[in-house]
Amino acid sequence: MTIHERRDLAATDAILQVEDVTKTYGAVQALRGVTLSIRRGAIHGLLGENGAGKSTLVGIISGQRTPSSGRITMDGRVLDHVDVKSMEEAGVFLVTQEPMIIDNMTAAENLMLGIWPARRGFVDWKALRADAARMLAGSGIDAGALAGRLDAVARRKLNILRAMFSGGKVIILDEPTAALTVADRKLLFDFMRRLKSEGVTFIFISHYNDEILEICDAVSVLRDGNLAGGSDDVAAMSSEQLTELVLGRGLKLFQRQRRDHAGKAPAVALRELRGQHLALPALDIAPGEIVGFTGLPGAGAKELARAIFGLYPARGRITLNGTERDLPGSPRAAFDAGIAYLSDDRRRDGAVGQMSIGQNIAMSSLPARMRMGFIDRAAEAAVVARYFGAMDVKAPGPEYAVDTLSGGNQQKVCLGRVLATDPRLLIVDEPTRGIDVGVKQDVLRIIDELSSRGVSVIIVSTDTDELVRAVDRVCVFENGAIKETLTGDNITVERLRASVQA
Ligand SMILES: Nc1ncnc2c1ncn2[C@@H]1O[C@H](COP(=O)(O)OP(=O)(O)OP(=O)(O)O)[C@@H](O)[C@H]1O
Repeated sequence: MTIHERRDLAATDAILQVEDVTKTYGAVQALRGVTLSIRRGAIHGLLGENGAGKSTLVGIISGQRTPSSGRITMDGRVLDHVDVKSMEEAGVFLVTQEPMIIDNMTAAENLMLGIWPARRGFVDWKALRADAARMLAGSGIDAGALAGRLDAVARRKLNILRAMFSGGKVIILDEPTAALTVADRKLLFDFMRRLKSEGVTFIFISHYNDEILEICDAVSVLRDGNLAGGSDDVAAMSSEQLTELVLGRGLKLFQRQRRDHAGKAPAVALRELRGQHLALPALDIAPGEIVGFTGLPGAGAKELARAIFGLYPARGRITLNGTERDLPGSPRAAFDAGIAYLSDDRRRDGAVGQMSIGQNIAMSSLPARMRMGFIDRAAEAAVVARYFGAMDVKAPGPEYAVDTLSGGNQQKVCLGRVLATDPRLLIVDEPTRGIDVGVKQDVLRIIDELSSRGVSVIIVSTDTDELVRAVDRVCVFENGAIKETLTGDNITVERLRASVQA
C-alpha cells in the first residue's frame, strides 16, 4: 500500500514534472506549491473536491494559465514562459469537455485541423490525409464520415486522436466521461488503454473513484490547492482510501430511507401524455416521493422530464395540487404551476457569470418575495445565506462573482437557485454530475429533506449509484415508454444496469 507524499520519480521515468507550482487569483490561492511527476506511458488520475485546483493545475500544465511561481519540466527540458503553443510543441494537449469539432468537415479533416495552423510552407496534404485515415482506421471511425454525424464516444475519440496527430505525447482529459453511458465509457476506456500501449501518457480528471480505480495506474489528489497525497500503484488502493485523501476525512455515504407510497393520493398525476418518441398512459407521484428516471440516451427519461416542464413538445394532462390542466406549454407556465427544473445543460441554463453568487441563488425565486413591487430584502438575504451555506459553495462570500468559481461550484449555485424556488414538484437532471463525492452526499441529503416536507421529486440520472442511494422508485425508459419500474429492495446497481442495457 503506497499512500505517500509523492517521492520524486527517477528522471528517466517521468515524462512531465511539476515543481513547486503556485497560483493566486487575487486573494484566492488556488495552488500552494504543488510538486508531482507523471510517469511516461501511464494514465495518471487527478482527483479532488470542487475548487481543489485541478483545472488550474492542468491549465498551467497545458500552458493556458500562467503559474505565479514554480516550473514545469517536459522530457527533461525546463519550459520557461509556458504558453499553449510552447506546450503543444513540447507534446502536451488539453482535451476539454467541449469537443472542438467542426461538424461539416469529415473526421479526417478534423484530425488535420490540429496541424493546419501550425505548419507553414510546403505541406504534403495527400500524405497527411493518408496518415489521418490510417490513424482513424484503428479507432473504428470512418475517415470520410461527417463529424456532425458522429456519436458522443466517436467525438471524444476524435479529440484525443487530433491531439495525438498533432504530436501529443501527454494528453489531458478533463472529465471525459461526463454524459457518456456505461457502455460508451467502456469503449472510451478500451480506446485509452490501446493508446497507452502505444506509448501515450494521459492525465485524467474525474470525480468518480470507480473510474480512477478502473483506468488509472497512478493518482494524485489535490485538496485546497495542496497535494494531499497520491499513489503510483492505484491497484493497491480502495475507494474509501481515495475518498479519505480527497476530503481529508472519512465519508458517510448518504442513503435514503426508502418510503413506500403505495395507496397515497398522488400529488402529481400525468395522463395520456404523447410527444415525439414519447408515450405515457399514466404516471402518479405521491407527495414526498422521489422517483428516478433512467435509460439510454433518447429512451425517454430526459424527454419526459423536459415535457413536464414545457421544454419538449408533448400533449397530455397533468394534475398538480388537485388542479387538472394541460401539460405546461412553456417553462414559465410550468414554473407558475409550482414546477422547478434543473437541466443537465449547465452551459445553456447555467449561472450568469458576471452576477454574484447571491444574485444567482435569489434570481428564480424573486417573484415569491415581491411585495407590492418591492423586493423583501431580508427574505432574500435569508434564502441566499441558507443555500450558500447548504451547498457549501467554495467562495469567500455570496457577493463574489460566479465567474470566479470552479465548475463544480457553479453547478452548486444553479442547484441552490432551483431549490430556493420552493417548488411542489422538483425535477433535476443529473443533479450531481461534476460535483465531488462529499458535496454529492449533501445534495442528495438536501433533496431528501425537501421531500420530507412533501415536495415530489423526479431525478433524471444515469448514475446508478445515485439512484440506489436517493430514490423510492425508478422508472427505466425504453423507446419513449416506461419499460420497467423498480421499487424497494429491487433498486440495486446490478438490476438497474441489467434493465438499462437489456
Ligand atoms: N479566474 C479566476 N478568478 C478567481 N478565482 C478563480 C479563477 N479560476 C479559479 N479560481 C479559484 O481557484 C480555485 C481552484 O479552482 P479550479 O477551477 O482549479 O478547481 P477544480 O479543482 O478544477 O474544481 P471543479 O472540480 O469544481 O472543476 C477555486 O477556489 C476557484 O474559485
